[in-house]
Amino acid sequence: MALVAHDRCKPEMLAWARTHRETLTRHRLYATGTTGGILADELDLEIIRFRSGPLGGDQQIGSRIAEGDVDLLVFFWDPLSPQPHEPDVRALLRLAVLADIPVACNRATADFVITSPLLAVADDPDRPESPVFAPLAA
Ligand SMILES: O=C(CO)COP(=O)(O)O
Repeated sequence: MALVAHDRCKPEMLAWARTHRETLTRHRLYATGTTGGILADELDLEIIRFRSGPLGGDQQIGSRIAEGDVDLLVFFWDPLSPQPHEPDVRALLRLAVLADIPVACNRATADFVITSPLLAVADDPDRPESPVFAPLAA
C-alpha cells in the first residue's frame, strides 16, 4: 500500500492510520517522505519512505505503481490549497487509475477500502502472494 497526505491532511492520515494500525502492519507500506516520517514516529510502523512529495516522492510512488508493486493508494490530497508540484500529484492519481488499483482520497473511502472483505484475502497467510484485491469469483 502507498500512503500519502498533503500537509493540511496529515492529522487526518495519522488518525486513520492509528485506527487501522493493526491491519497496516500486515502489509508492505510505502509513503512519501514527510507522511512516512510522521506515521513511523507516531505509530511505530515499518514504512519504506521515498522523497518528500514536492521533491519527487509522488513520482517515485507513481513508478512503483507502474511496476505493479502497489495494490492500494491512500492519498489524502488537499482540495483547498494549491501545490507547487501539482503536475506530480495529477500524474500519481492518473497512474493509479490507469493501473486499476483502489484509490482512497478521503477518510471515508479509506475506511471502506481497508475494511473491505476483499482486503481480507490478502491477509490470508496461506496466500502470501495474493493481491490486496482479489478478483471477484467468476
Ligand atoms: O506532497 C505530498 C503529496 O503530493 C506529500 O509529501 P510529504 O509526505 O513529503 O509531505
